[in-house]
Amino acid sequence: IIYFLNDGKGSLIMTYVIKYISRLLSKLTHYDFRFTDSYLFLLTYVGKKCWFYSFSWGIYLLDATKEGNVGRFLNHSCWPNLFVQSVFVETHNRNFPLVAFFTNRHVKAGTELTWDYGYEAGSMPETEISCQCGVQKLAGWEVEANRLAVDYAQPDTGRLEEHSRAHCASEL
Ligand SMILES: C[S@@+](CC[C@H](N)C(=O)[O-])C[C@H]1O[C@@H](n2cnc3c(N)ncnc32)[C@H](O)[C@@H]1O
Repeated sequence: IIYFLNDGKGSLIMTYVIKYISRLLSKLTHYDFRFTDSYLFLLTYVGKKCWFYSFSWGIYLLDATKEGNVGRFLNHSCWPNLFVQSVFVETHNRNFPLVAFFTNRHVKAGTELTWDYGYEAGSMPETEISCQCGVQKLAGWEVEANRLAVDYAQPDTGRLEEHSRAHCASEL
């Protein structure tokens, strides 16, 4: 576990877990990792923000179900204060990164750390879990929130909506 005491934007907060498992999922043609109610993290590179996979090759997952560090308890938020970055230390094989979480803005002490699972509610009825993060997702608001780099201790949907309406009118 790597913790940086400086809580400014861009600080490395933690790596997820260091146990790799390899699963051959060739018998499955589709698999949805978004809300499996578990602690799996996909390592195999399959493209940007693609959470519903079609494949016939082996993939690599981090499985933090039974062991892992506190990173496995990070919840999803539609307005997260962390982003995930693959870090390559011992190998440059894209299947085996260290999964590191960095802050995307200044985070006040006591604020829950969250990241974006990439979940789209309703897209997989049989695994649907309604998001409880409390942030109302508006078109363009993420872009605007990042651009403004506003320091919200907690998501303030009223202000986000206001900013979205003022600055992202064409996107709404
Ligand atoms: C990696 S675990 C996160 C830690 C988990 N909350 C715990 O207490 O152990 C992922 C699971 O947490 C729940 N979860 C995380 N973020 C959520 C959110 N925004 N809304 C609803 N459930 C969420 C889902 O059940 C999900 O499968």
